[in-house]
Amino acid sequence: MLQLEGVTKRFGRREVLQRTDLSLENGVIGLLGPNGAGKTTLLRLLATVYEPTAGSIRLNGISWSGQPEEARKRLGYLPQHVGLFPALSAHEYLDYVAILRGMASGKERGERIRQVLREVNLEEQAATKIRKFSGGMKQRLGIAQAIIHDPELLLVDEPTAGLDPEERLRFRGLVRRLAERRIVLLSTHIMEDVSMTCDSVCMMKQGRLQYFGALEEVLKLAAGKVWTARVTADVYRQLEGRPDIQIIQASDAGGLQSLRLLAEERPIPDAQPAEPSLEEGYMKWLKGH
Ligand SMILES: Nc1ncnc2c1ncn2[C@@H]1O[C@H](COP(=O)(O)OP(=O)(O)OP(=O)(O)O)[C@@H](O)[C@H]1O
Repeated sequence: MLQLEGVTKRFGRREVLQRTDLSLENGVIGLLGPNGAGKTTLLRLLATVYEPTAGSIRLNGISWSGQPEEARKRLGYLPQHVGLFPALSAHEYLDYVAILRGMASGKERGERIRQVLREVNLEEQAATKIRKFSGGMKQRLGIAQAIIHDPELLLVDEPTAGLDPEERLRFRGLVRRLAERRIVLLSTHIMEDVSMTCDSVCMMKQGRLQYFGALEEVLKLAAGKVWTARVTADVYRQLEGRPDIQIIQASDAGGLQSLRLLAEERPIPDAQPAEPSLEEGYMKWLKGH
């Protein structure tokens, strides 16, 4: 179990992460929040890149501040921009990472690299130079370097940005498999990543972790507040101007606008209630706090 108690990060006078308490168990946990909310800061604290200004981080009895070397053995990190070496092959790069990780035996490294490449589905590209890799292949190699030492905690920062739909699906499958026996914390802006892979979510805003719960609970935040309606262009304009309404989707439907919107009360008499999506639960939370 990963436990954060009172974790705070300040840069100068600015509190970028306010007192955070959190306990996480194995599974994929989504980390959501608008730009600048503090998600990367939280991941960097967990990755021991930053030291907390106050508070403690522990994973299965290991203290991040007391035993940073032990902590690093237990965590893997795929940052937003990972520095891969284009001139190396996937195998050569992972061999280099494994040596840095302290794996002295060449035989042991070779076996582990083959295993990890199989896990991320790059077995056949072992000898291919990284410069020839697609964006999705690079991200999977990024995961391979993060799990080479079989960590208990995997931190992943916006991994699917820029991937095509097929690679995105493949990446999600990989993350789910990896979470069967470890904690995976996945920061993303892509709601579909969350709904397809996560068991629970942490939602952050302005340096505060304001929400932690199961996906179903996020949906409930918008229950009874999602509406659909078909309206004329005039009514659409009026609705757009109303502060109590948030238009989630609008599409042209035979001269009318087909709308999906968030509102506490039925916004117009013809509006029909609809089942909320995860994105709508998130939008409701974002507006309401
Ligand atoms: N080293 C630093 N020194 C000063 N301020 C920083 C530093 N790192 C981050 N910040 C500030 O902390 C806030 C949170 O940044 P952070 O990168 O953690 O947000 P984020 O939620 O990951 O955003 P995004 O979704 O855009 O990646 C931002 O306002 C940022 O400007």
